[in-house]
Amino acid sequence: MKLKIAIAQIDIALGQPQINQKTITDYAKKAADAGADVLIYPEMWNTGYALTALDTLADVDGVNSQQVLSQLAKTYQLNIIGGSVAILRDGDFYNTMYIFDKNGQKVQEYDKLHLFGLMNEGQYITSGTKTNSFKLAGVPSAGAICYDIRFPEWLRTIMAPGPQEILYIAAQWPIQRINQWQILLQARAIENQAFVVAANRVGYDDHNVFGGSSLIIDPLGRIVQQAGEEETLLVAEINTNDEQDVRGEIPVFSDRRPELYQ
Ligand SMILES: NC(=O)CCC(=O)C(=O)O
Repeated sequence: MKLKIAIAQIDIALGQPQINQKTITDYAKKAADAGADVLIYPEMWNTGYALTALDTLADVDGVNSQQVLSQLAKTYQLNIIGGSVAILRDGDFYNTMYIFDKNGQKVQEYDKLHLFGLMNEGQYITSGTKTNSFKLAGVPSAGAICYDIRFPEWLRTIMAPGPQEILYIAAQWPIQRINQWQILLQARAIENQAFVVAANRVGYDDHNVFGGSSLIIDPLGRIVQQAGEEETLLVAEINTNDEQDVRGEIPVFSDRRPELYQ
């Protein structure tokens, strides 16, 4: 299946959800104008890493973010991977990804599993407990958030059963490790024989400069499109039939020996 994928590589105003909501709205319009089928945003687009202010900033039960994403999906007829947002649920904060189809129906929600100590995430955010695979635009897919990409053993558990054809990643990845970002994403594409679509932010907060370099990678690990360090809408068409050829040649999923991997 051919799909036009768009990545909103945006700057995020620290602790200013209303400004950020306007930004994601502008990018939904741009993606629709570009004829995209799927649009993905970066991690924590509502607040940035304003972790010490989550008491006042986190979206209660994600109600507002879900309304906005659902409305954008419907208005612009886009399947949306809603990056992630900081939410408050039952007294705890989560870093949560919402996914909506182009009719505005929620397909999935996922709380980030692996919390990033170097950015103090574990002090404020509660880790999720569920996995994240789903069907979007007719394609079996999976999603992860930023630091999650360093855990191939977990990603395998969501990529193998499908096997999923696209892995979507939402991130706030600092510039000083951007070489690792690219290599890790290419490795995830090769080992899972899947497209990887990864949205990073640009700009900076009080502690980090973010490196952009959002990527669309094919199942052989080749870069289809890569953004620079500026705000941009990155767009590329992919053909999910490409996976079949790669999987036909090197059948890693049927060659696995999971009974020996514990
Ligand atoms: N927001 C994050 O999870 C950042 C992860 C990161 O920078 C890394 O090197 O891993």
